[in-house]
Amino acid sequence: MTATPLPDAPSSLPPADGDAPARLQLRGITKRYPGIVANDGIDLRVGRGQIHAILGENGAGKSTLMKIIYGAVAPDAGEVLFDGRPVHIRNPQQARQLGIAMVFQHFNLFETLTVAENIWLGQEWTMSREMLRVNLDEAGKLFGLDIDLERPVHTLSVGERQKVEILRSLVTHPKLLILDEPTSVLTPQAVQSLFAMLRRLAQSGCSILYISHKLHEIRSLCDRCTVIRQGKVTGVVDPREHSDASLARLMIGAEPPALQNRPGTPGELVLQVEGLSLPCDNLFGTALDRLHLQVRAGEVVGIAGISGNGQNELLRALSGEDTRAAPDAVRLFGQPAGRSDPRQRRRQWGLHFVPEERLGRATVPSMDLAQNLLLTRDLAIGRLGWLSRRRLHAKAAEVVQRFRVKAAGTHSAARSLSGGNLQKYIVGREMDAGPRLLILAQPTWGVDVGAASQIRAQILALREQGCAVLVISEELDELFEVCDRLYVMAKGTLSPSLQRAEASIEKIGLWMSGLWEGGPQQPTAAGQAELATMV
Ligand SMILES: Nc1ncnc2c1ncn2[C@@H]1O[C@H](COP(=O)(O)OP(=O)(O)OP(=O)(O)O)[C@@H](O)[C@H]1O
Repeated sequence: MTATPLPDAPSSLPPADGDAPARLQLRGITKRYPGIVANDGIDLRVGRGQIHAILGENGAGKSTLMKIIYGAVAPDAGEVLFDGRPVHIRNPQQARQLGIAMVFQHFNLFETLTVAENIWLGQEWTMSREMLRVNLDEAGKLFGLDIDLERPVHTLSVGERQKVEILRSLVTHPKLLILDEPTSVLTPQAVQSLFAMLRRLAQSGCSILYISHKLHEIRSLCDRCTVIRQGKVTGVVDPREHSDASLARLMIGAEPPALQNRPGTPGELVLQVEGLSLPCDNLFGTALDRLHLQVRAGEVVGIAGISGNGQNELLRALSGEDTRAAPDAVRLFGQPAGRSDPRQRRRQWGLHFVPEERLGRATVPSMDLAQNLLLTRDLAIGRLGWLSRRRLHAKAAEVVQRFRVKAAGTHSAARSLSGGNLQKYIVGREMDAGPRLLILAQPTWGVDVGAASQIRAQILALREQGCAVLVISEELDELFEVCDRLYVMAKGTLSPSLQRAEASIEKIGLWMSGLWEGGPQQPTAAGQAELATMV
């Protein structure tokens, strides 16, 4: 369908399931936080077996609405009906008793416990651990969510943790499953098996509320879509009948600007990784095996690959969180840096870093936005060690404004920000520091289409200013959009580098399985043909 201007008022699509009582109906849901109306009189109807998308820009109020349905947040006003009956869902336990399960955007897992123990702790009923294990094995296999139940959670990649969260809700056989951006860190193949599983689940009568910023996913999976902007419903549409442009207009009031990526001229060698090998420092990590990597000034280099193939270990060695590397294995501006800590790398060579975990690693959740600046910036600390709060808040306010972060103020705790807004703040904090080398892991994870295009434009602007940028991402489209060169990571090794013009989705897809010449996996003729049809 061509993009036509859409009215601001909600459209009135008839319910897909006729007069049958809806699985879930919301009337006039309102929730206020200091300085912000997160939900402003929201109406929503989800039919039985319907896969219903909730779409909206960062901070639009989607997660708040889902938390209200799940009983984790109490609304200030409004009514909730479940299977036609009015209900007051006071807490998540009550929601689960009704048959509502939720997979949150931020993981709720105990780091030191195993996968099985984490899932066990989330269950209400008295089921033996052995039974739970059998159920989990079955659910994991049925839905393609294979994962070792004995692994401690702290050893899992973000993608693997997300699988645990999904598995945990599936074993409860829910009537309504809420998924808040479940595919942000899943591979394309894992997304396809998740969708197949969700379709099967919907056919069995389970309704699904699906939050995502990925418009093509919503179009391929969902039969209804409610769009929210600034806490209000702006439309209820059939997403299959809408273009990206028309959905983006409903969501952010405009289409995101197209990126201008002109090839640059790379300058001096900024980061050089030479034969970096590191053994695992935990039982389930990935050992790094003779990595070679170069990033020059004025160049954006990407690392594609399925998370859990050594990206985390490489990032830790590059950022200085892991200083076990030989000094010469990581060189910054030609100098040995393998044993330097993050502070040294930041001060001496201008290395800034955006990790993929927003809460806990990139920010301290309970600290406010201004205080969180101090984690990587010492601009507000005077010569005698005094801290200027005024300067700190002024700088935080500048980042908030420049990167259009939606927050009540610089005194807001990091954890009170919506996921996408916190990501914009973290990326903004590091970009604003004037880095000479910026390393970003999953830079647009959970970020809406408008903000994602803003972050990518800022990456290109940094490159124009001569900054060397390394982007680690599972989103191939993103890498193709911003990178000059690409590597692929598989099984702790790195592929040779490819100019963007030489890279195709098919080739990168094969390389993601380690299938490059001399890579960790050598293709058989039959295997290569099969893989080629998968990508
Ligand atoms: N506990 C809280 N305290 C204060 N403000 C909050 C709290 N939770 C949410 N908010 C605010 O309410 C607004 C809506 O947040 P919400 O997380 O619902 O947005 P969202 O649409 O899910 O965004 P995203 O796509 O970025 O996840 C935001 O401005 C957020 O800062």
